[in-house]
Amino acid sequence: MAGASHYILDLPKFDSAPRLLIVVAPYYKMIADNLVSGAKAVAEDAGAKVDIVEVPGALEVPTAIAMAARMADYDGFVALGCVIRGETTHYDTVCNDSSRALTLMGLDGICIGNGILTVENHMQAEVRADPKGQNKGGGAAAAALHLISLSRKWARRTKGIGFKPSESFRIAGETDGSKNA
Ligand SMILES: Nc1c(NC[C@H](O)[C@H](O)[C@H](O)CO)[nH]c(=O)[nH]c1=O
Ligand SMILES: CC(=O)[C@@H](O)COP(=O)(O)O
Repeated sequence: MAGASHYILDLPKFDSAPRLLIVVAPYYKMIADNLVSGAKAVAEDAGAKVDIVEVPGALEVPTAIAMAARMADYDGFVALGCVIRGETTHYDTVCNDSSRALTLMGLDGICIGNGILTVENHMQAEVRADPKGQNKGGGAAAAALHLISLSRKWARRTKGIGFKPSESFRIAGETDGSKNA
């Protein structure tokens, strides 16, 4: 990947095309467009099918992913956006709450690559969003693809039982059939 200064894993190979949803917050449109370009290029290199939806800001990205994880049929998700520090502490809220929510969903087994930039100024964002630069969008797509590959690897070992979402992700009223449900 152009511009990378760290070790990058080779993209996983898939027997069947993974279905990826890119959720992008175009709060800074040019930055978001570059992140999406980088993510799409990596996804297509891996043979993934890609859908894209937009939300207003980074705080809405995890919510959209949580909804899609329960209501749609994607193998993984790419979170894209850009948060630039302003005058108040709102920057900390947007950064911390969006990243924490994505991490918690990841710990619940949802395959998510986080490409939400958290930067001090627009220049820092430009360098990181540039597909020919640090290509953080491509990196986020690659992360999601690696997690999908692991999920499929271990699902095969559990004879297709796959991942059972935790209680927090069970739709209201749905039971798992246990007596205590
Ligand atoms: N300041 C930035 C925001 N702020 C908006 C929030 O993400 C959210 O949409 C709003 O609080 C309504 O819930 N969003 C970004 O993506 N980037 C920013 O720099
Ligand atoms: C990251 C933000 O929420 C920030 O852009 C908002 O700017 P401000 O802190 O000046 O209100």
